[in-house]
Amino acid sequence: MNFYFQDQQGEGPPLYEHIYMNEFVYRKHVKQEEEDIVVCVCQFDANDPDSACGERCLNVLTSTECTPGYCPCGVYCKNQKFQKCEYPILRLFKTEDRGWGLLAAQNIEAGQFVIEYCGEVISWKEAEQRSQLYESKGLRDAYIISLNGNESIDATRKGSLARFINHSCPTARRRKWTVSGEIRVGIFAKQDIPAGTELSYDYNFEWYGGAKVRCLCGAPSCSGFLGAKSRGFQRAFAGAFYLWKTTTPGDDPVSSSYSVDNIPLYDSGEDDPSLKLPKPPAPATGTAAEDGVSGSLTSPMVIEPLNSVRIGSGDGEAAAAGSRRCTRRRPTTKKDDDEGAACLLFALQEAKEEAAAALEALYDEIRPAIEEHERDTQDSVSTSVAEKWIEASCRKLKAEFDLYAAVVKGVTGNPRPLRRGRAVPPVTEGEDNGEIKYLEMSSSQ
Ligand SMILES: C[S@@+](CC[C@H](N)C(=O)[O-])C[C@H]1O[C@@H](n2cnc3c(N)ncnc32)[C@H](O)[C@@H]1O
Repeated sequence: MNFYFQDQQGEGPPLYEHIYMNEFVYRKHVKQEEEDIVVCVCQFDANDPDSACGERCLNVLTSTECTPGYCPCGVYCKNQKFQKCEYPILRLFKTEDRGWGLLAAQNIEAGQFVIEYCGEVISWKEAEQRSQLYESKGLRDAYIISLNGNESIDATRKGSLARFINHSCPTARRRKWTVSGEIRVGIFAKQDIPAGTELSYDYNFEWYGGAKVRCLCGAPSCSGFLGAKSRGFQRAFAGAFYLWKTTTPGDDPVSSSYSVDNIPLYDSGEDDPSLKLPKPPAPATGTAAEDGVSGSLTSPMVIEPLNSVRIGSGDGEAAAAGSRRCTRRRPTTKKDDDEGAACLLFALQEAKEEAAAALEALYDEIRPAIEEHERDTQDSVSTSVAEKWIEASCRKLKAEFDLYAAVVKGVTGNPRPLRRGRAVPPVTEGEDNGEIKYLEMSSSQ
């Protein structure tokens, strides 16, 4: 479907094809095997609106959408927002100086899914070639974003309304979700967004549109250029080497009156102060590290045994795990224990997101070397960076492992272990039916 919008002067944004999900250009969409479909253990309860795949759903906790036909909540499942395009009403409008933008046409709640950033899924190499082509054709606006370690989404020719979201102090942020085996990029509200507010997010972390676009967001803390806080931009201007081939020969962007020295490096953790890495473990009991939650990235990492993940009970473990959502002090009842378990799950989920963000940030450092060698490997980085990379990868794996182990343990209040592809009925005590058993984890340590 092609869309053409008109402003009052009868002008519209360049014609593009409107699509509702990503299109795969150089490869096919993965075909998910039945055994790879992760099925949650939620049960729809008409009296509890959150029961059908709300915040406690293990798929939601792992940023994975439920698969229609497999979710035990059937039509009540609330965790298929990408697949069902459950977007609030949004309106395209013409800004004064930044081309077109996107408005919230209704109130949007903090954390709400706003829209998917759809486009053509292409390789990095293709993304680089295309961005050079677009630049050479004089295309003013850039629509390529990163999808994963090897691929990008190009919404220049085909995309959703998300392609019109401008860069500014963010009202929204990008998050990656797994849907039917593929990663998809969603825009989520960072805070409550009143109707009539322009949507924006911070482009700085990943910027593919050239280093010379002067930012017109008007924020007092504005960094001057789009992408100016990215490491690539700073390196390019410091003269070390280019991250993106953004400047044309003869151009001297540094002669601009803008000083790049003063730009703080962008840290995705800045988006949400509550998502800072937990402090390094204190020697006292019940610290974040003892609970299996990652500590400081710069401290040596200790991979702890699974039984160090304490589940379900124990004073203050949730608070010690750094959860911002739970402040319970002394669990005494089963309900309290369930709450404690939920707190721990949230904390583990946060630790997993932290670790993923840290790894992504590190990848940003490594990317120039990879691109220079036109290879999707990390062979060409220095040993120290490689070590950091391994450490961050291990930390991410460990955080994922801890979270999934906690889920398998059954801390969601429905202690049925999961098998790939289906939920397993509860195992009766003493019964050995050859099925998967709960992992043995010490709950007191
Ligand atoms: C993803 S598009 C956003 C939609 C775009 N305004 C349009 O009309 O299609 C990104 C482009 O919008 C413009 N843009 C976005 N945010 C901006 C900002 N804060 N200051 C200046 N230009 C901006 C730049 O041209 C950038 O390449």
